This record gives sequence, structure tokens and C-alpha cells, in this order.
Amino acid sequence: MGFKIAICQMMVTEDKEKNVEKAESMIREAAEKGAKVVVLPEMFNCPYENKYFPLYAETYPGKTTERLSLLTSEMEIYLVAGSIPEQEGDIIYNTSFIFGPKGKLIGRHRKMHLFDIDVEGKIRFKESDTLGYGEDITVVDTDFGKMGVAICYDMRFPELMRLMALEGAEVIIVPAAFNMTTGPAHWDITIKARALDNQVYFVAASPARNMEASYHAYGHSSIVSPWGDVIAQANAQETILYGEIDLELVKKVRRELPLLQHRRTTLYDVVKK
Ligand SMILES: O=C(O)CCC(=O)C(=O)O
Repeated sequence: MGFKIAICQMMVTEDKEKNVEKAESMIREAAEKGAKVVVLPEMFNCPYENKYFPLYAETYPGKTTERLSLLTSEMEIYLVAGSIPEQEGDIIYNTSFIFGPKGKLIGRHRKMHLFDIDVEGKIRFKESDTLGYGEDITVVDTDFGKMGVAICYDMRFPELMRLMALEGAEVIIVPAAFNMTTGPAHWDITIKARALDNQVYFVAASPARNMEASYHAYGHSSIVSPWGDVIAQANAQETILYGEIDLELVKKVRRELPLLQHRRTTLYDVVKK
């Protein structure tokens, strides 16, 4: 079994309404071209900057999620709706809402690992100044099997990705927004490593690079196979990236090179608490 997946590598601006409209038009186009699963990037309705998160935050259900849920049911697709700042009580989360083909919410991932880094002379970012920590691992059930969803910095944690694979994920989808320092250095290799570690399709969605924003996203949205082949990769511009996901290939690679079975779990293990 297989399906077409699409990543909407959209340009995110300071205009929230325009961002949501852009997301809607790209989702519509991707669905019309046959994509059954459509993915948006991290913080697709809000510039990636701490000062904006509280200003753009919405509770669930809210305007952005309502609109996307309606569109998802109209187009009869699965939508991994990138992420948006989600307000619950006093806390704002970096949250990915996942909708099924009837527009129903089938999953919600709140970013578990917050991006607090200080690379001297290059980039300093402290998400935990404004955002709260998600506590749950997210694996959703779809007509195309189980899919794991995580957000950006989460993909650097092999234990989380492994737990998703152990929960049955054959595809891992990560809305993300790497930058011009860590992107060129780590983006491709991390995506390939996580695809190979777990023998999954790894789908990483970035926004397009906006040189007018304070944070310059790396772009390069990518779809990598369980064998480590790059099925599709964007450059930095706005585009819709398509790829065919062949779930038989996941089974074949896992049968031929049974990594997950060869783990020495009597000696070590990765466990969910
Ligand atoms: O891990 C990285 O280098 C980038 C992470 C990031 O930008 C994020 O988590 O939003």
C-alpha cells in the first residue's frame, strides 16, 4: 500500500490571516494533485520569534484549527497542520494539530524538547522563555498505518523517534524550521539518520526562507525513505514538495535488515515512562 504525501513549504509572514490563507491554498492544490497526507511547517501562522508567540496564540478549538479542520474534511485528506502557538490556561505550547479526512482531530503533538541554544556568534534562541513543554509522544492511526509526529528540535532525540517506531510508526512526520547555522550543518544528516535508525519514511517540513524575518529558515523540506534515499527535497523557496510513500518498502527493509529485532534488549532498552 502506498500514498502520495505533500509538504507545503510556505512563506510565513507577519500577517496571520495571509499565512492561514496561504496554507489553505497550498493544501487545496496538494489535495487536487492527489496528495492524501499534507504537511505544513512549524509555526506556519506566526513568525518564528518568541515575541510573537503570545500575540498569535490561539486556544483549541480556535480560528486557525477550525478553518483547517473544515478544509481537511472538504478535501478528504489527512493534515499534519504544522504547528501554531496554542494557549491553554497560562501556558503556550508549540503544537501540531493532526486532522483526519472527516475533519476530526486525530492527534495533537505539543513540542516536547524546547529549542534553547546558544551557538556563539551565530544563533541564540530560548523557546522556554515563552513556551511550555509537551509531555506526550504522538503516534496517530490512519488508513495508511501508524505515523509519528514530532516538532523540529524533537527530531534530534533518537530515543523519542525510536519509541515512535516501537509503537508501530512506519512514517515519521516533523514540522520544523531549522536555521542558517544548524540547517546546513545538521538538517540532512539528522533526517537520514533518523530514517535509517528506525527504518521509516522521514518527512520534514520547513517554511520557505523569508529574508525579511528575523529568523531565516533553512528550507530544504525533505522526504527520505527507510533505505536512506532522498525521495524529494526542496530548496529555500516557496513550493509544494511531493513524494510517494511505499509502505511495502518499510516492510521489505525491516525484513532484509532486521535492525529493530536485533536490539539487545536484555542489555539495554529505551522505555517510555
Ligand atoms: O535543532 C535545530 O537545530 C533547530 C531547531 C529549531 O529551530 C526548532 O526546534 O524550532
